[in-house]
Amino acid sequence: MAAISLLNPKAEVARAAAALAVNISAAKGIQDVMRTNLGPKGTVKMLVSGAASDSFILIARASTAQDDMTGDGTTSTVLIIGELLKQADIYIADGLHPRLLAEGFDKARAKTLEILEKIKIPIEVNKENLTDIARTSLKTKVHPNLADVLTDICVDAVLAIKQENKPVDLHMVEIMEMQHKTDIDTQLIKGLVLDHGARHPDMPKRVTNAYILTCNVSMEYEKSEVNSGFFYKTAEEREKLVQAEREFIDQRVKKVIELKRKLCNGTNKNFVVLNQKGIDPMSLDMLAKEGIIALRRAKRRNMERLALACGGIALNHLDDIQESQLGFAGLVYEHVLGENKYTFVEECKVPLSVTILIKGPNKHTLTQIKDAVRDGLRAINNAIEDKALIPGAGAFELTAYNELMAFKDTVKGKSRLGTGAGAFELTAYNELMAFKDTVKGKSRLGVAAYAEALLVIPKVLATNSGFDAQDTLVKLQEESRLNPEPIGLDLTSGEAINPKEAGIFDNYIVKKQIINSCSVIASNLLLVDEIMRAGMSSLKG
Ligand SMILES: Nc1ncnc2c1ncn2[C@@H]1O[C@H](COP(=O)(O)OP(=O)(O)OP(=O)(O)O)[C@@H](O)[C@H]1O
Ligand SMILES: [Mg+2]
Repeated sequence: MAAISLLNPKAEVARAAAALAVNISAAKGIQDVMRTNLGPKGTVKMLVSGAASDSFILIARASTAQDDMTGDGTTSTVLIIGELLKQADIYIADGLHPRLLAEGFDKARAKTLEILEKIKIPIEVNKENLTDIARTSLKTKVHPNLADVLTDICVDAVLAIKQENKPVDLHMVEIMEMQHKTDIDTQLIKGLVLDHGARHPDMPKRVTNAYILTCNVSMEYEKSEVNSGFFYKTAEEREKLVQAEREFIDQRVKKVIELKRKLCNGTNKNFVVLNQKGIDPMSLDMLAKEGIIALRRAKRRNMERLALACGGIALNHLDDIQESQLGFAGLVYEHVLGENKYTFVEECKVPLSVTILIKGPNKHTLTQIKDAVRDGLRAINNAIEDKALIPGAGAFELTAYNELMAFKDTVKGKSRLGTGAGAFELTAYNELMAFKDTVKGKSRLGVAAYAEALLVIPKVLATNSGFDAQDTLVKLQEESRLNPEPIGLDLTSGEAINPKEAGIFDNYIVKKQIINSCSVIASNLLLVDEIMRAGMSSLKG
């Protein structure tokens, strides 16, 4: 009698084998949905939970956690969990207890992490290494020639903001969308793009060699004091007060103009004011007459980024302002798109804050590129933090299977089958592959198919690229036996390649997270021996 039914006789209970069957079929189902998503030739899918089964949610959550923690590897997570449960299904049908399988999974996990440490390639943080990892990640998200454009943009962006011995703050890479032209017009601005423009028709639209004054000082007429009656008795008094207010504001603007004249007049230098507070029409007029570009109501976040991009400091008052407090930009210009005005602040000397301006013909493209750019930036940052890369194209998975297979024979007792579930079939695989050649006719593929389920990553990469998984895997296995270096799959030719030479890499932290989460989730699903879903409450009156 299930414990729950003591509490709620109407609860539905699926026991033991039925519970396991529910979990395994859910894992298979989600794997089938996601398998065509893998690799540069994969499609794009979105996981929504909806009224899904608990195991589906558990797997989807593992995939989401993967994305939150590393920004990559979500599809591989789903595929490997599905594969682990598929293999488990076969052994449990033969009477093996799930507990032993789970123990084997855990041993395989620990061993695979050791293999990961061994296979990782330490790297210098330089443009070439970061380009490889960014390209590999981006090519799985967008079409190849856009991936190449985005790769350079992402690498240059991170290298621009990276400061010696400080972690990279990806927030200093602003991503702005502009629904305009085509996706390959996306560009990196080594500076800022503000989504508004100068508010006076006579202000210049484009200046070079510009001093940048960023401030948070009101240059507009504060009406509040004047309208409150207790300050003045007669119209003359009111007039005097208005004058005084105006004078006060004018003084502020004059300080800016004096500094501009001192620094720029007689030179090829210009002056730009970016104010977080307001600038009233009379102040704008005074600034326009001096050929100053002035923007008002700039976003607070942009004030910080302007200081990082152009140098200088954001000022809260204009008393004795001087050159050392100003930033500098080689080029400032206004760009009008439809009814939107943008101000570009470019050619900054040491831009510690940059902007990736995403262009595209429609909202969907813009969103897709934005997601891809975020993934690319994360992949680059992971590589910088890991100071290492993992050979990609399924090479890690192939190497792990070969090493796990050898490791399996050292594991005592039946739990080794569990070890094998990650790679036991590889022993079977190789033995069966040898055996297969002695079996004639179509049945030999049936034998190989049983074994090939092991190598889900290279296998799905092959199928997504239109190659026959069996033939491909046989080739890869042969190569990996003959070659000391990890061997991966060339998705164009279907042949074996050395991913290191091909520049196809994965992030170390991504693979590490996949190894840990897949074995835990698969074991949890295996060890579920009761699924209880509360029925209608019998307690209802
Ligand atoms: N050019 C390539 N040739 C061969 N394999 C590749 C290539 N580019 C990427 N891969 C492989 O594809 C796999 C990653 O594919 P993909 O990025 O679609 O899935 P994921 O990272 O698991 O999930 P997601 O990126 O959707 O979070 C990695 O194993 C990687 O080595
Ligand atoms: Mg990926």
